[in-house]
Amino acid sequence: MTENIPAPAEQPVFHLRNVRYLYNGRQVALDGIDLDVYRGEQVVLLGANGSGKSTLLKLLDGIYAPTEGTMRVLGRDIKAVASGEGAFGFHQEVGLVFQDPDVQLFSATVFDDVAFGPLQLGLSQQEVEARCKEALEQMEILHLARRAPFELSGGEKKRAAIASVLSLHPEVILLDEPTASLDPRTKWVLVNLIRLLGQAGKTIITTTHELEIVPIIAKRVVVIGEERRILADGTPAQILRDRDLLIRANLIHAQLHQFGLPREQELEPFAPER
Ligand SMILES: Nc1ncnc2c1ncn2[C@@H]1O[C@H](COP(=O)(O)OP(=O)(O)OP(=O)(O)O)[C@@H](O)[C@H]1O
Repeated sequence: MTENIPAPAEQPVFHLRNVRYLYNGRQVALDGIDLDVYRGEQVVLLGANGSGKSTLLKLLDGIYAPTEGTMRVLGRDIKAVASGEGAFGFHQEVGLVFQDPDVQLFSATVFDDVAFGPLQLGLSQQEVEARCKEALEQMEILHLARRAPFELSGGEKKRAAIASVLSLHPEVILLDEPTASLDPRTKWVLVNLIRLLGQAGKTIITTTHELEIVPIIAKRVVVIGEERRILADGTPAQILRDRDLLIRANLIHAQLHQFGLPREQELEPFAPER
C-alpha cells in the first residue's frame, strides 16, 4: 500500500549545522551557522563588511571546508567536495560568481572564458556556441566576445564573469555582490534576470548591500551579524521593515534621515514595473 508510506522529507540543497570557519586557524569568519536552503528558494544574505558573507558562499561552493560543524550540499559531505571528490559533477550543478571578477577570468578572450565551462562538460561545438551566445546576450556583452578580459572596465569584467557562470546552466547559482560596479541600466537588467531565473525554479543565493533590490530577487533574507552568526531569517518584508535589526546589523545608519532622506522612504523598494 504505497500510498500509506509517507513521502521522504525533501532534502535541503544546503544543510549546515553549527558551522564555524577560521582563516589561518585563528581569524573567525563564521560562527555557529545553522542554515537549510531548499531547492527553488531565492535567498539574499545581508551583513556588514566583514560579517562573513563571501566566506559562506565559498563554503557553499565547496571551495572551503568548515573548520567545525557539519555541512552537506546536494546530499554530499562538503569536506569530500572541497578535497576534490566528485567536484566535477558538483560544479555542473553549483556555480559561484565571485565578488572580484579577476578571480574568475583567465582566458585570452571573453568568449573563451564563457565557453570554458560548457567545453568541460563535453558539449558539442554547436551547443557550446549557442550557450555562449545566450549568456553573452543576457549580460549584453556579445560585442565584447573577442576582447581580452584584462582590457575590460570593472563593470564589463563583472558581466563577463556572470556570463561565464550562466553558460554552465547551473541549478544552483551563488552570486557575490553581482550588481556592484554595474551602471544603473545594467544593474536592473541583471536584477530582472535573477528574478526570471528564480521564477524558472533555480536555487539562488545572493549577497548584496543594495537593500532596494532585495524584495525583487529573493523571498527569504538571512542576516549575518558582526558576531559572524545568523541574526535573523525571514521574508524581505519582515527583515526590511525591522529598523532596529538593520541598524544592529550595520545595514542602515541610525542617522540616515540627516542626509535629507525621509524616514518612511528609506527602505521603500523601487521595483521596476513587472
Ligand atoms: N583570505 C583571508 N584571510 C584571512 N582573513 C580573511 C580572508 N578573507 C576574509 N577574511 C576575514 O574573514 C572575515 C569575513 O570576511 P568576508 O569576506 O567573508 O566578509 P563579507 O561579509 O563578504 O564582507 P564584504 O561585505 O566586505 O564583502 C573578515 O573579518 C575578513 O577580514
